[in-house]
Amino acid sequence: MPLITSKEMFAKAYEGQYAVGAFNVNNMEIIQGIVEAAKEEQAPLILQVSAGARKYANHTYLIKLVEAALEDSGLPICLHLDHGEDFEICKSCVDGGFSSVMVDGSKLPFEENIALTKKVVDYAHARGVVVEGELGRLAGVEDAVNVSAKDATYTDPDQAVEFVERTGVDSLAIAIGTSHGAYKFKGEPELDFERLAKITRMLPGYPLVLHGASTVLPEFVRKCNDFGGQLKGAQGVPEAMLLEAGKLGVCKINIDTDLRLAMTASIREHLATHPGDFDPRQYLKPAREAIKNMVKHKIRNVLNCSNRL
Ligand SMILES: O=C(CO)COP(=O)(O)O
Ligand SMILES: O=C[C@H](O)COP(=O)(O)O
Ligand SMILES: [Zn+2]
Ligand SMILES: [Zn+2]
Repeated sequence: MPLITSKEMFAKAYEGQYAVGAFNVNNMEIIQGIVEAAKEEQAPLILQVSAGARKYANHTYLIKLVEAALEDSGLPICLHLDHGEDFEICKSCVDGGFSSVMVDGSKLPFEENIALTKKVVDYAHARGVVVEGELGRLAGVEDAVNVSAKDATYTDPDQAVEFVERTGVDSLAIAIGTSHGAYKFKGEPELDFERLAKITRMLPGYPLVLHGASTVLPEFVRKCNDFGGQLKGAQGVPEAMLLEAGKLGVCKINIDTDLRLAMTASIREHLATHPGDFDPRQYLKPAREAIKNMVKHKIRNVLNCSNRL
């Protein structure tokens, strides 16, 4: 089974009012856990790689691991670059075998974001690769840079229409109050659904993307803290809100933090309860299982995309 783009996945998701999960991958155990879950659930799947993941694991290793996952699982998979910040990284992923790239010009002025996104779209489309753009700015941690709430800006619906028309971008990440990382809200969680509904009305049939969409399930934060962690005040996007977004034109939901929490909680618990263990397989095996269980939970309760292949 070769890599696929997200084009058909999104068309079906839009129609069926559900979302496809885009999970960040950094190593073999994470890829295996995610892919096993998607296979058991017969769910559409996007694996995404950040610049940090490429730096950590090396582009070639990640590509080869995803190729192994395709061969072993027989699942159709879309391999996506997450937050490509310039033309060069997008080009390198298009040339290097990805089927989808994100060009993140969200911190640039509007016209510069359009110019950069259009340049990537022209290059990628000529080679059969699809492109996600971003308009509006999320708060939280992005590529180790902290974007303060003050610097975050929600997506303007009129600009979104102009951006899509002028760039020809295949999907658009929008800012409606989500943020990257484990500390998304100080008080009550709140997303701007009115804004989302307006963008969807103005761009009918067009796939939107929600970044910073981990739920930060209290049970995993608690487990981290019970076994020596110090995660104070961690809070994510409630599951009901994500299900609602899936019905309003959001076709791709990005999840990284929840995988990190699941894996770390499992490893912390294992090492604390098995102080004699020192073979990495002893704690990475349950950690991989924890990733798998988290992804199955997402597919069933957040994305609503079981049996949608
Ligand atoms: O948006 C993300 C990756 O692009 C991940 O978001 P979380 O930090 O909420 O998992
Ligand atoms: O957008 C952020 C993703 O969670 C990726 O994080 P990273 O840049 O630390 O790999
Ligand atoms: Zn961004
Ligand atoms: Zn993101």
